[in-house]
Amino acid sequence: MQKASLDTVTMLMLPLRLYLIKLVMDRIQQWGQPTSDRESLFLACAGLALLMTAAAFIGSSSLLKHTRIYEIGTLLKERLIVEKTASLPLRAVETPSVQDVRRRALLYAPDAVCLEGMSLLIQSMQAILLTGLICWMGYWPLAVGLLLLGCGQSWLYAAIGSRLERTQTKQATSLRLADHLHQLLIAEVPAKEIRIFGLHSLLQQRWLDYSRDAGKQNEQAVARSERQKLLPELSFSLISGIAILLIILSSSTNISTAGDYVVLFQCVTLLAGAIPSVVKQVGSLSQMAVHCENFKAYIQHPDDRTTYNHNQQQRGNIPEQASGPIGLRTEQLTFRYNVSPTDRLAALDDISFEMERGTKIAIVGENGSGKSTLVKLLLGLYRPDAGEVHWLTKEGNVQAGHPTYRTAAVFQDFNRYQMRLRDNVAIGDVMKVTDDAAITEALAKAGLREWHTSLDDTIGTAFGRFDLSGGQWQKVAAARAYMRGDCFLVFDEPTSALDPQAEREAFADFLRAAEGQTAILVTHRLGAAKLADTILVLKDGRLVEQGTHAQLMTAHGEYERLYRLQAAWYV
Ligand SMILES: Nc1ncnc2c1ncn2[C@@H]1O[C@H](COP(=O)(O)OP(=O)(O)OP(=O)(O)O)[C@@H](O)[C@H]1O
Repeated sequence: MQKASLDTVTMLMLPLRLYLIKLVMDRIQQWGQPTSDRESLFLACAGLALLMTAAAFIGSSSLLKHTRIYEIGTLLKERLIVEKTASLPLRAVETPSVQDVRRRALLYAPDAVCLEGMSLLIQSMQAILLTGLICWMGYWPLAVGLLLLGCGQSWLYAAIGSRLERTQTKQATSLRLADHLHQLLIAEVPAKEIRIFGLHSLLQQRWLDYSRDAGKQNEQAVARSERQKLLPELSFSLISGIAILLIILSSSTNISTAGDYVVLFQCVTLLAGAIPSVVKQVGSLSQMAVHCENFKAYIQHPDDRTTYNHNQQQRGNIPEQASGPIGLRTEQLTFRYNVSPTDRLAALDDISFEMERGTKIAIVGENGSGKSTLVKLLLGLYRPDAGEVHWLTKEGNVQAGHPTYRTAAVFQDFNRYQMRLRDNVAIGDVMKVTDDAAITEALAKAGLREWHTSLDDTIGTAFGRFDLSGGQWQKVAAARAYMRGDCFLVFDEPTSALDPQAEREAFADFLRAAEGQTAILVTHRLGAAKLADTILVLKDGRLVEQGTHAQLMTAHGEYERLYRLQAAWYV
């Protein structure tokens, strides 16, 4: 950054500097002669000193300006990436290849492009100015030759730069795996299991293998590009050396004084220095251009046009209305996950059911039967591959996820916000962040009737003074959902971290809090499921049974099998 500003100053002052150098040299040549002009010699020396001081001063003051450019550029880029991520469909956010593009998009540095571009412009102008001066002094074949050689080299560097960057892009998978393993090795949560199972060396070895694999490919690409640069660089140095030698040996009509000679010499050496620096900047700009392409690819990734963007509600684009509970209707719902570029896994197949407004559904089934996936479709977080999910409202049927209707959910992997306890709960209804009574009531509904802290204490050891247990965190997540008031409520395995007493209370709380609301409970506890109005039984992504507990028990199907298995376990 400092270099770019110094380059500007140097370039702008170059003609004056060369003129003063010529003056100094000419006056020194005339020293002792009757025509010698000591006064102008001293003035020229003082001028040169002043120029150097000014260059240093301007260079350091513009450092501040460039730091500002850096801050603005980085923040702007990151803000755009954050906003884009918020507008992407949830599936895209979860897709590794999209995550890779985002990772590489973050390498894009608009401030560096701006400064490097500025510097390139200045250096190129300086090279053109120097070429002009050398031509004017009668050495045009030399100047034009150096310039042409520089252009050829720039083209080569640009090609090498972008090829190198593309090679690095291809290592995305190895780098992703290496990053994941590195995170496992250093993060707080995995540390326990890694120690207990003695996994450190194994994971470290794998991390090193993936890193080395990516590093090796990178190293090979860098070595190849350096080899490709070697010959042009050597020939340029050789030709510059010959050019300087030619100047020393030859003479021109335009060179009459020692000053002219020194100026010519300076011009050639400066040009020989400026051209490689232009060439390198062209190379690094073409690498940056690939980062820019990644950034563009991420920003242009199709937005969430098919589902409602849940952020719109928060941004206030769509006025929120209290519209009472919703019902649900799904028609031949099918959903597949992309497990590889060619393979898709059918997680849900041909699911059809209807649920009246204000009722409670329990979704049960073995692990991997598709419960969480179905919930995401019902909430409008995923769009089905085939079929439809409708919300049945007082105002008519709308597509799932419509932002006018409030939803609240407690997922298995709920968030732990390192904020005040008050904020953690009030996220459910930000308008009530100062309403202590409402927050305390939501916490009580979730089973947190006593806690040893103030609502204003930050929780999470990273920023606060204390942390909560897993079960307490889960209760805070439930309180957040209760804080939301009248809404479509979804609990996806909300009691996994609770003790049996707390679990019973949590189910009772859930039923009480969901009174009059439409609510879905995903659970493996069939004892809790039997309290729901309807139970949906999933098996291998298909809805195999639905009905009340009594109906399903008499049907002697999958539900009865699961129920008896659990009952036998508890006897
Ligand atoms: N992000 C994903 N990418 C690819 N496949 C997935 C993804 N999430 C889930 N699956 C697959 O989809 C199927 C259904 O998963 P889902 O999480 O919906 O099951 P579940 O019934 O909620 O399971 P559990 O009871 O264990 O929570 C599983 O076979 C799972 O492997």
